[in-house]
Amino acid sequence: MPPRTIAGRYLVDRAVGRGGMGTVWLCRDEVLGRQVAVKQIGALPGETTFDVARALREARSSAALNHPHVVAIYDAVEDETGNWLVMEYVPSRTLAEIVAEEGPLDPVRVAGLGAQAAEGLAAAHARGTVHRDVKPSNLLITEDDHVKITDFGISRTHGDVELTRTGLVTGTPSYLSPEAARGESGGTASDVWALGATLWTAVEGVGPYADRDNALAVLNAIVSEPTPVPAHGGPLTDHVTRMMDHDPGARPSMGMVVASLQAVHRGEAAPAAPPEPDDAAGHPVPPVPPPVPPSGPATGSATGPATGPATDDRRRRRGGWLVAAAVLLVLLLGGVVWQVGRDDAQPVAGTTDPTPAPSATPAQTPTEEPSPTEEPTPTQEPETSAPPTTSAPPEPEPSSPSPSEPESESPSASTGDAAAFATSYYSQLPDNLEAAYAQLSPSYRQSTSFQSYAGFWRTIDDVSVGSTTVADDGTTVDVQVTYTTDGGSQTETRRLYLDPAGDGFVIGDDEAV
Ligand SMILES: Nc1ncnc2c1ncn2[C@@H]1O[C@H](COP(=O)(O)OP(=O)(O)OP(=O)(O)O)[C@@H](O)[C@H]1O
Repeated sequence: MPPRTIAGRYLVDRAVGRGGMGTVWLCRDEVLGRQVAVKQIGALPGETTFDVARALREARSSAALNHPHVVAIYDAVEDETGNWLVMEYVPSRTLAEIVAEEGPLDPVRVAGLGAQAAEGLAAAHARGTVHRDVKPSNLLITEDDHVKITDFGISRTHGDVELTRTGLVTGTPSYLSPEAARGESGGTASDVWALGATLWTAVEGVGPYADRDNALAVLNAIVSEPTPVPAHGGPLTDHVTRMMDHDPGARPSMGMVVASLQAVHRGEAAPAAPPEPDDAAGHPVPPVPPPVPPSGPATGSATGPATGPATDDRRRRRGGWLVAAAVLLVLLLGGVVWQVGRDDAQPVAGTTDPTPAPSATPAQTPTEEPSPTEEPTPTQEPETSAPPTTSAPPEPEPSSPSPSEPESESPSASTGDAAAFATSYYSQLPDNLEAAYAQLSPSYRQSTSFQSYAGFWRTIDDVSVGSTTVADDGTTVDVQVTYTTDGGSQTETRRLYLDPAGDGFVIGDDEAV
């Protein structure tokens, strides 16, 4: 029985598809008068506010991506029936559906489709976002073969490998990289593997491990067997095999994949280049993809600034929590592989602790809980322009920070007292959102709207600060933060990078450590 309206704003027209989380509805946004696709998230048994908040945060990470090959996230709303993700509606079939209907596809066509997906992923990688669930059913393909990649991160708890709160493992982890299946890190190179496996499926008509009859056998094969070579890959064969190299460092970056798949699509010899040097985390550093043509209204993010690919260190750090979240997943999967070694029976229940720590940063890419009638705007500022706890002068506009001058006055701390500043920042949360948000630097606020920031913190009932450690530079502070929700309490260490401002600080960036 379909809901008639969702969150009082999205009038349901019809179902457009069904996934692991349930039905995706085609709706009409009564405020903006456009079609949208709406799907429920966080409806799995045992999921807590943390799970939902994390899913929404990850959706936000793609919302900040305004890219022609990424499905835009417009909104994340809550009503009495649950949490809903509001997306750009893409009249399309998924690659999985196309392969099911048409059988194996021509490799040159697949190269064209893969190049588009790789462009979207490369843009995400350049800003520190890892998809983590690239697979044929997450590539939406229009009538004229335009590709849009969907489900950034949100399918981590509802995707191919389904990890429930009881530790039950279901589904088939066909597109998981060996390092992820082994319990090591799953960074950008894992997306390269997964896209390679997706292209493999497109040219063969079945997945690379489709002959295994259960999830644990697939995991075992991914980890311990040589990558299967596609028999019908034609000019794509070498590229797919390289993308599925067991050594993540030997795989091309997503930017390289774009270039080589485009070359195959054009019928040219692919550019031969070695993998880029590894970054500190041991993953190939993605080159910044070429500038993305501005997308039309249908692809624009209505809830986050369209920042485009960011290359500076801070932006990379802002995405670091995503990698940390991925590590939590792979640790869980490590438990699965451990089970394979001990017991071939499947599925396996109850041996892993699927409760992840809150690795996401409240102040990085928080969730959004706009009111149902609220029209999303790219950078909605709090109505209160000056924090109630401060007598600081007005801040400069976020859009015009001067790199040589303090970005804003500190609301509550003195220079040299970084620890006190950090403690005072968290002491305002989650109640005094405007004041806390004002303590982010203008550039930080430019990349994270108040709407998004508040959306996250409204999912938190209480925050307490444990130990604080200030580094020698006097502006880097590690803070032990405990978040409490109705789902319980979780603690993590956040590293705040402070910028001097006036006689105090603002938070220029932060990350989970
Ligand atoms: N933005 C969209 N526009 C149009 N149709 C969509 C959109 N998103 C999803 N769909 C349709 O809804 C179906 C289900 O999507 P959903 O993302 O829930 O599931 P999935 O990715 O197939 O599975 P899982 O949730 O297990 O990852 C898709 O197969 C697609 O046909």
